[in-house]
Amino acid sequence: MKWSEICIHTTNEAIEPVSNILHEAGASGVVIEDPRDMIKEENSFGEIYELNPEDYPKEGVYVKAYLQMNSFLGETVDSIKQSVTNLTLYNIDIGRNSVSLSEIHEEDWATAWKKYYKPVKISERITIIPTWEEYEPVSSDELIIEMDPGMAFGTGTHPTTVLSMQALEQYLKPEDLVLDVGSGSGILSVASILLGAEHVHAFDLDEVAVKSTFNNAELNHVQNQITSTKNDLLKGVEIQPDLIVANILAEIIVQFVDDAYRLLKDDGYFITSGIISGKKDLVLERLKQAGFEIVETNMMEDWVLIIAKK
Ligand SMILES: C[S@@+](CC[C@H](N)C(=O)[O-])C[C@H]1O[C@@H](n2cnc3c(N)ncnc32)[C@H](O)[C@@H]1O
Repeated sequence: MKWSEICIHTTNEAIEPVSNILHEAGASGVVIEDPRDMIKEENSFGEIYELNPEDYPKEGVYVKAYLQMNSFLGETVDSIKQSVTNLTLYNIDIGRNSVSLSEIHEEDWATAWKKYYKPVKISERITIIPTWEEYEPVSSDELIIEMDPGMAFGTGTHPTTVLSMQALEQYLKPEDLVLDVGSGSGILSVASILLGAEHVHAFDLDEVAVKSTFNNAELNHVQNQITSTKNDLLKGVEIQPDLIVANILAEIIVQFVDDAYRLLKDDGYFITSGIISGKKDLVLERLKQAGFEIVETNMMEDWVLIIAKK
């Protein structure tokens, strides 16, 4: 999984609303580059260093964030641009409003994003903490997921992942057998086990994701309950689960709705996320056609999650 840096050239006045828009779009952290900060600074080792003037605009500020380069990126960037432009409706001066995207190289990545990935409470019970952070649980029934997503999708902050975890919290029953289709970092697999599932079979087409799911299962001491395998959707799978969760794009979900229906036990749930709002009806129709009953749909920003029952 590659990462992309989005840089928005805007005004001081717009820093906060633009940062909010980036957070809501799933960015784990936002960096502000304001030329007024360009004085000599002292780092934690007491060394004085000078910030590079080339990193700063002559007027206004750069607001930067990191976004995962996945199949959602185009839609995410379009929706960020639209939301920033809409700030003018509230009489906020957005200045030049130029938006640029650049790829982050793997070697710069580890240091760049570790600075901005912080513990985040995702749902009623689940909090995700990056593996390098110290964290004290706030309550005794809080479930902590330690994550080192590496280059795989799934820091837990993307709206589609948040919606999926909230649905798992609501619909997963103790001792369920779960299939996680498109497991990425394995975050939904780990969440399923912590929520009481007996075993999760995680599948992904990308080798990096298969490894990342395995590593994160180990990190959370649930490796005996998660099997991570390279597989194209549910092709060739013959396991009969109580619940299937899949956070992939609408166009991909519709390809394996029939397999999901055939494999699920009676009354089993199919939780599908990663559906951009314009494609909601496409997935709903396909699910109904396969025989599913639609139990609930939830939305966060432009993303939709559907819970269907066999
Ligand atoms: C949006 S990510 C979701 C990751 C994680 N489950 C989450 O919710 O954060 C979608 C994942 O689906 C995987 N994927 C895409 N097409 C696939 C396919 N045909 N079969 C299996 N996995 C696939 C991608 O490699 C990616 O890791």
